[in-house]
Amino acid sequence: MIETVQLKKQFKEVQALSGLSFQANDGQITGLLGPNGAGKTTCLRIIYGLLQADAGQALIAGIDASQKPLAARQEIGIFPDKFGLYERLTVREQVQYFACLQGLSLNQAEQATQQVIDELDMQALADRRSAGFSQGQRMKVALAQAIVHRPGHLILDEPSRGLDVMSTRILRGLLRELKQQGTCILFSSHVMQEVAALCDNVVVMANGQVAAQGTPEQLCQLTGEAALEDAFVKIIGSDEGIAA
Ligand SMILES: Nc1ncnc2c1ncn2[C@@H]1O[C@H](COP(=O)(O)OP(=O)(O)OP(=O)(O)O)[C@@H](O)[C@H]1O
Repeated sequence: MIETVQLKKQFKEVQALSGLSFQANDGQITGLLGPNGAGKTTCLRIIYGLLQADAGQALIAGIDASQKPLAARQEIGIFPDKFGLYERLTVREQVQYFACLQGLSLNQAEQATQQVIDELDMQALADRRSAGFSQGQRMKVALAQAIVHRPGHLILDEPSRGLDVMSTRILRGLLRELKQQGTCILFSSHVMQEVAALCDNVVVMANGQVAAQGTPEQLCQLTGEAALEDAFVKIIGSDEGIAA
């Protein structure tokens, strides 16, 4: 489980987070939905230990990310928004390298890499260098390196930004599979369709705070709207910075 408790973060005069509290449960996909500048990336960066909060806590499986950043990070897989691959390495070498960085022995890393290659159906790519890979192929490598150490938690920042339809479909399929396996998945988005299609739990953010949290059905009930899109607009007070 990922939990934030009263997170606060200020950048000079900008209050990016002003007491953000929410939970993302295991075996569920939780979407952080909010307009541009709502504080989504700031929140995710605090969870994976890249930023220090001014106040409050980010807990990953109960581990405080600011107190034990290495232990917390071992529990997390990060799917970056840009797939920075080492193009001179083969897929196998790249994924294995990340497994070793996460503390697996060479032997364990080799086994875990083969397992994830099989799971993501990447056998034909495994011993090729990634230079020239298509977007979907690059996405799979990035996902393989994020999950090779079998983290219980997967964090994605705007995961389908820049992906074509095919890659988006593959990614969504994989996220649903990981969810079935019990992974806690947290992603940020300002795209309503994506959140509506994938999420069990939606945290609607505005101005660095939670404006509402619940299943898509609960958010509709809460606002008395039939369509999720209308519910979001009602909660946030405007549709500025949110994409349909
Ligand atoms: N390093 C920084 N220095 C100064 N201001 C920052 C910094 N990082 C974020 N901010 C500000 O904090 C606020 C929240 O930014 P954040 O990137 O977390 O929002 P977001 O919800 O991820 O937005 P988007 O959907 O546009 O990516 C914004 O006003 C942003 O300009």
